[in-house]
Amino acid sequence: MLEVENVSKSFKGRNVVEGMNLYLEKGESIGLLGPNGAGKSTTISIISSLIKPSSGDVKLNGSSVIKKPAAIRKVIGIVPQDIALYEELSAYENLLFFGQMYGMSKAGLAAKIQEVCRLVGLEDRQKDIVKTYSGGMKRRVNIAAALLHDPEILIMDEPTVGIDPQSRSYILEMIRNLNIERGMTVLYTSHYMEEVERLCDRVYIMDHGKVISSGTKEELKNILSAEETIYIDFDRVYPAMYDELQHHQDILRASETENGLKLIVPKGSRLLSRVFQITERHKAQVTNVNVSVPSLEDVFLHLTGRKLRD
Ligand SMILES: Nc1ncnc2c1ncn2[C@@H]1O[C@H](COP(=O)(O)OP(=O)(O)OP(=O)(O)O)[C@@H](O)[C@H]1O
Repeated sequence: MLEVENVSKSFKGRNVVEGMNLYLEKGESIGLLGPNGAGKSTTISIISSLIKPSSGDVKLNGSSVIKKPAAIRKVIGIVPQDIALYEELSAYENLLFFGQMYGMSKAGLAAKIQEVCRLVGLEDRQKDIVKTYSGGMKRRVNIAAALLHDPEILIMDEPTVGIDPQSRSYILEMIRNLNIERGMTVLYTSHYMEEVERLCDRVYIMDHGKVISSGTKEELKNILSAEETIYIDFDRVYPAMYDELQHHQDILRASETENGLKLIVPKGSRLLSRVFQITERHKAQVTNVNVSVPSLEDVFLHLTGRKLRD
């Protein structure tokens, strides 16, 4: 349906997106995962034909979006990173304004506004002035605006940044329903690995303007299939023991967590009993142990040597 072909973009001679390749099939939900400044917003702006790439092309059903931007604008709904609403107007009035901007007639719009307000759970508050809304509710109005013209593809730029956990959960559930129940194609960008893990079928991991890895969640995690993670918590910090474990020859990587240590070890290495021998020798009290399979966060750490939110 949508293909990004070898797209690069530079601002004042600095490459912010480099050799980007991406595809999106109808009905899929894909995630663009990367830290701040990775180039996610720039990629979305290029796909949406808001900015032109320095080189490369974007194709919608085989024809160039760069040459004919009108085609893509009809089929996408964009939820921008920044909330863009008239604070003194109600959600209903804002949506009326945006709908008319899309060229929709006032008559047809009233019913459509009811429908999108229902979808985002704002039907009860739609006549209240936006400045009385929480951050999460404002986001939901933004999402409603993007849905007004029945887009085939919903493109979202970090739509949960800066909102409370409850609204965040609501929004994620809503996007999942749009994708699974209504078959809407979704392109979702985030630097929250757990959101992408929850919502997306396939993931593109971006860093410094480049896709450093891509695939289904399972394929990405298979990069680390030879490893497993041991989370081990203690009643307090034991510096000498932490040091010993961090330098243990059979432990691949070790880092401190809030209550203890995270140890990456070769899968099936049966290191746990040896780890316990060390904790006993240091008379450390273990309060919790958890052995888990890798997450996308671990994949990012493995590929870049950094945490997503460093
Ligand atoms: N119009 C512009 N002029 C100059 N530099 C820009 C412009 N837009 C983006 N950049 C730079 O391009 C890089 C990538 O920015 P982009 O917003 O695409 O990243 P991002 O992954 O979406 O991160 P964030 O979550 O912080 O928005 C950043 O270093 C940014 O400063």
